[in-house]
Formats: sequence, C-alpha cells, structure tokens
Amino acid sequence: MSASLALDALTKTFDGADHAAVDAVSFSVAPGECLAILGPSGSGKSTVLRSIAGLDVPSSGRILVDGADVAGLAPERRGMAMVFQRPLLFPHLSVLDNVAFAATVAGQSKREARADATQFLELVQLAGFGSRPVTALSGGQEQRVALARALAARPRVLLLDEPFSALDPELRSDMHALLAAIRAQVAPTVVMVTHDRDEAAIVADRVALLKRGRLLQHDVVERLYTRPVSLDVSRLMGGRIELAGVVRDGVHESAIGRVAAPAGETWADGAGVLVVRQEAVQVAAAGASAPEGFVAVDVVVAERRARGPRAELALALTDQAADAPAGSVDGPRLTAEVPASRPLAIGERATALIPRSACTVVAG
Ligand SMILES: Nc1ncnc2c1ncn2[C@@H]1O[C@H](COP(=O)(O)OP(=O)(O)OP(=O)(O)O)[C@@H](O)[C@H]1O
Repeated sequence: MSASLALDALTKTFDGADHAAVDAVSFSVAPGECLAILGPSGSGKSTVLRSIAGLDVPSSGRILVDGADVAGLAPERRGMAMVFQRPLLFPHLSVLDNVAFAATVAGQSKREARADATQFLELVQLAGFGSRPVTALSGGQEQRVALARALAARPRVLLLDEPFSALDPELRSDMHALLAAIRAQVAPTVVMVTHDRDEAAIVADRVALLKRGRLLQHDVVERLYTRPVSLDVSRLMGGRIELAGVVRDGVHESAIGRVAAPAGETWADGAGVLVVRQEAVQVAAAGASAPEGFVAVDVVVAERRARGPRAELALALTDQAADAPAGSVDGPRLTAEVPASRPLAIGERATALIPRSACTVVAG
C-alpha cells in the first residue's frame, strides 16, 4: 500500500509575504520509509506537509506520488491520510465508528466498515475499546484512535503533523514504540513533522532539516549529527563545539592544533570551522597523551552544568586559561559530557581527547 513520494523544488509564498515560507525544497521518500521534517518554529515544516496533503496550494514545484504529479488532485483523492497534533475525533460517535467513519461515508456497509475498523483498533493496541465514547479516552488513547482512523483509509502516504507533541514524555515514548510496531506490520510511507530532534532520531529513517523555508540537509539522522553540511545544521542539531581555522592540504589548523581529515572525508582548502560532537569528546587526566586516532588538548574546566545522570563541561584551552581566573576565558572552548559522578571541578586541569574520525569541517 505504500508509495514513493518526491518533492521537486516545492515553493510556497503566502499572499502578501515578502519571502517564501517554503523555498525550492526537494527530497524523496522511498516506499515504506519514514521521513521526519525537522526544523525550528516557522521554518516551513507544516507548510510542506500541508502542501503534500493538498491543504495548501504550492506557488511552484511538483509533488510526485509513485512518479505521478498530484497537482490539481483534491486532498481526498491523493491517497493520503493526516494525523494532527489534536486528534479531531467526532465526539458524538463511539471509538469504533470514528475509525469506521470514512469507509461508511464512502459507501461501505456499516458491518464491513466496523469489522475493518476493529482490526485497526487492534493494530493501535485499543482492542476492546470500540464501544466506548471518545469523550472517555485519555489524550494518548485519542491519538491512537486518530492513527487507527488514518490507517483505516489505507493511505499510500501517512502524514503526521507533530502528532505526539501534546503528550507527556512517557506517553510519547509509548507512541514511538507503537509507530514502530505499525511500520513493521503495514509499512506505510510516513512523513512526520517534528521540532524535536530526539523524536526524529527515534522514529525516522531520514530527516529533512529546514530553516527559513530552505532544506539544509536531507540525510540519515546519524549523519546530521556527525557530518553536518553547514554550521547551521551543526547548531540546529545541538552541536556545541566550533573551532574556527584554516584547512591546508586536508589538515585543519585551529586553536587546538592540527587535525587531519579522517579517512573518506575531503576538506577543501581555505577558512573552515571544525565541528565535533560533544558526546564524542573524552576527558582524561591532565598530561595524558593521545591514543592512536585522537587529538589531545590541554584544558581547564571552566564551567560545569548538571544534566541529570551526566554533567556537561565547558573546557577552556589551557594556553588561554593560564593567566586568567577560571570561568573568565573568552577564547574557543570545547564541550564534553561525563557521568555526573566524575569529580571534575571548575578550575581543574584535564586533557580533552578528540577522536579524529568524529571531526568535520564546514564553512564559517
Ligand atoms: N496561512 C498562512 N498565511 C500566511 N503565512 C503563513 C500561513 N501559514 C504559515 N505561514 C507562515 O509561513 C512560515 C512557515 O510556517 P509553518 O507553519 O509552515 O512553519 P513550521 O515550521 O511548521 O512552524 P511551527 O513549528 O511553529 O508550527 C511562517 O513564517 C508562517 O508565519
């Protein structure tokens, strides 16, 4: 039942706006794949989704489902179903009849539609809830009914617009597991809007990262974290380490010294910012030497922030920190995460070990 989806230079400028809400966005989603559209507020995520659904009319560009342009097709003729942040259920109908509603309206007998709906209620783990009024459901259960209703339409593409963002963390995580179970059983093509990169990392095979209507990177989640194509991507994915410098013959030179490009990476000559994920940086005792494949940097702990079971350390380079009181150094810093039990106090000297394989260089 799943289809491929492709966007070709999709652009949407709302009447009276001085810039495009969505600006020449292109990406494709394979049948059965789950793509997360990620980006800060106002970056155009919902407009992309609504355009795919046919709820917004693009200014230009094409939307192709299994290679066929859907322009001019009404939303209900596109073979898609959408789940919104709010479940939008019919309050006067039972759970079962909410799920069976579309099929009944399309002319299926009530008995058949209900039998079918029962299967989808089982799929969303609400077997036995059919006769309840929807007004008696919790928020998480309502959203399960909305999912069952969307799936009962057997969409070729399932569109999810921040469907779990109103739920508390535990319920969200249940819904992530449910979505994975649904994907394993019926493999719909899924496009999901979220502003939460953790959620994108959990549910999606690939992520399309947007900022101000532009597609910054479309890639597997891990590469957005470890191989951002720009400083914007690094920052939006929560990257904390930025070391301005220059690349000469594939070697980046900055305040931490020389770092050669890892195997398989090509760094263009010229000015560039070395970025590396803070999770990859290890902290060893002062004076430790670098194991093979690591760069060792003498540092002093400048700040320490509690992060539950972990602590985040801001590490000033010792060269600059030598004569300055702790916490007062302006120059480039490293960030590292350590278990909260590591007794690394502000002012303490240490060695930051940066794996060369985790380093990448982007334009400044
Ligand atoms: N119907 C509309 N009329 C005019 N401008 C709109 C309309 N819908 C969205 N916009 C504008 O288009 C831009 C993108 O909005 P959109 O809702 O797609 O972003 P978003 O990334 O989904 O944001 P959020 O995460 O806050 O929902 C914003 O500047 C928004 O103000």
